[in-house]
Amino acid sequence: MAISIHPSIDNGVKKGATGFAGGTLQCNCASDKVEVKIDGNVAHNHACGCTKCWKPEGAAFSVVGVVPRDKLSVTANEGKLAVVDEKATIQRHACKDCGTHMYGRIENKDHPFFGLDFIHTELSPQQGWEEPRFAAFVSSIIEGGGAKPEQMDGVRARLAELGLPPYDALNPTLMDAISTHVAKRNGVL
Ligand SMILES: N[C@@H](CCC(=O)N[C@@H](CSCO)C(=O)NCC(=O)O)C(=O)O
Ligand SMILES: [Zn+2]
Ligand SMILES: [Zn+2]
Repeated sequence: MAISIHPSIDNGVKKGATGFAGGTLQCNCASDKVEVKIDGNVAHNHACGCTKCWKPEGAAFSVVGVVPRDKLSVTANEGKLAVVDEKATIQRHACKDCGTHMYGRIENKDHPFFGLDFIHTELSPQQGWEEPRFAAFVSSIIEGGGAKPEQMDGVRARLAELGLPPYDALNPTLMDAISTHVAKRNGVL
């Protein structure tokens, strides 16, 4: 059987709606759901194969994007949230009951992506979020047991077919943004 990339895109990537203004994210608990409000659309949405990003059961990739941290607020059951790994660059706030990652926050002010929170738009009942546009950390799915090395040609071909160019780190736009930040810090730009 072919590897599931992610249930929200296995049947094709549906384009987001122009002018989409945001919505809510809800955890997977049956009741007393954690709810997060996002004032605006997601950016840099992508499939991520890394071992740290939250993914639904059976999926090889997560789908994750960013929003400015001041556009995100927890609107219900915040007490159910806990940070998964305090040492990680991205502090992933997950529901203690269902395990769903509600948002990931970078607290290091020197990090190139400081000011951005990571979210999973599949947790939203609203339609129209900007669709994922590339795949990151593709080789990392081997680390998490999501694929055998010999399956990777097929995985990359499938991602390309879905319109998600596969990269083994982030895409060139984000890698250039990281290096630009470092160059400025180093005083060479
Ligand atoms: N091979 C590792 C890679 C993990 C990794 O570096 N993940 C990236 C991307 S997450 C969203 O795109 C990252 O920035 N991680 C920082 C963090 O997770 O705190 C693996 O698979 O574990
Ligand atoms: Zn929950
Ligand atoms: Zn990731």
